[in-house]
Amino acid sequence: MNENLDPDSSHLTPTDRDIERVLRPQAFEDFTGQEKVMENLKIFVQAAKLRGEALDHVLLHGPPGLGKTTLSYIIANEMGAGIKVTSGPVLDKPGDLAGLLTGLDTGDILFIDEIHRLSPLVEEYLYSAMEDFKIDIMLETGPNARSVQISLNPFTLVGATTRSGLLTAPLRARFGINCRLAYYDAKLLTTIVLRSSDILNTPISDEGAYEIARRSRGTPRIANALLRRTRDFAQIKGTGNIDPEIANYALNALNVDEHGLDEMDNKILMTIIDKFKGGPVGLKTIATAVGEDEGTIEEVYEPFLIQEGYIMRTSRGREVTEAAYKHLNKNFPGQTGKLF
Ligand SMILES: Nc1ncnc2c1ncn2[C@@H]1O[C@H](COP(=O)(O)OP(=O)(O)OP(=O)(O)O)[C@@H](O)[C@H]1O
Ligand SMILES: [Mg+2]
Repeated sequence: MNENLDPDSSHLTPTDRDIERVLRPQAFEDFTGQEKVMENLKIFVQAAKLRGEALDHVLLHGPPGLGKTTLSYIIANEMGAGIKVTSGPVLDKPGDLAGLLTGLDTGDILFIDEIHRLSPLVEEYLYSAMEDFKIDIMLETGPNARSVQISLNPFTLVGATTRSGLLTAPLRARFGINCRLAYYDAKLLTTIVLRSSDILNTPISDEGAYEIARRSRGTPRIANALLRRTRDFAQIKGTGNIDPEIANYALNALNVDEHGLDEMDNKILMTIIDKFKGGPVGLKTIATAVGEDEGTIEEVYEPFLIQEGYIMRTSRGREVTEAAYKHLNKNFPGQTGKLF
């Protein structure tokens, strides 16, 4: 995967990560888009504050880079609460979780990233904490082992996941607030690119921002990454100003095509067409053929390709659409070409 476009922040260099932090909105009013989700969240936060209660538990789900982590920090800020951050794979045993939970003050946020990766044991331990703000703690081991129940301060669990389908029903049911983040349209991303340019002190025209925005796979993290790389091109190859020409030059150099698809997107489409007659073909087979992890294809690439109408998910596997053939300048075989 192209490193600059990688929507998973764990692959970013330290400087990139610092910049990502600088660009991260801190309050509801800096957060662009996701209107429906935001409208509701604002009301729930206001109401909880009015009653002096902890906010109900919040589940945030959607593809990488759309603002889940950002939103959880914003929720803590807006609630005027503290936040503790951890992630599913890090919480090995119930004891790790107990330590975090007992350290929470009333109204604090516990943010668990990748919550679909909790071990079953830890997950079960979380149930009573979420529901009754109570946990059992084991005292001593061996024959003297006994457990005592202790009360927790009312807190808010914010869980984030790119794979909501992998959450168990009992866990999902314990979230009172369920927010699904969707891809951003080019107009919203233009606003985000302009805001980021402003913070980075980079001169940019509205048209230049739009060119980056419309080719960012609907993803703020990618828009910000492409902005930073375009800024490099503008400084070295241009006047320092980002206009549509230099943006186009930079994006082409970064292998982002006219429609914002990157190398892997195109490789997936090309493979389904060339090797599997357009499909249907199973996800695992596609993954092997393009040399990418199955989960990454399912949670990063496929959702965008489906949304943009290049791929269809059918009961027999993935199929490319006529739009994919057009995009790759290939003749669409049509119905007659596919007998089964
Ligand atoms: N609505 C938004 N407005 C402005 N900037 C945003 C918005 N959403 C995300 N960003 C920017 O995109 C970057 C990535 O967002 P964030 O880290 O919150 O994504 P995520 O959904 O947690 O991704 P992952 O699933 O990979 O953890 C942030 O640093 C932030 O600068
Ligand atoms: Mg995140």
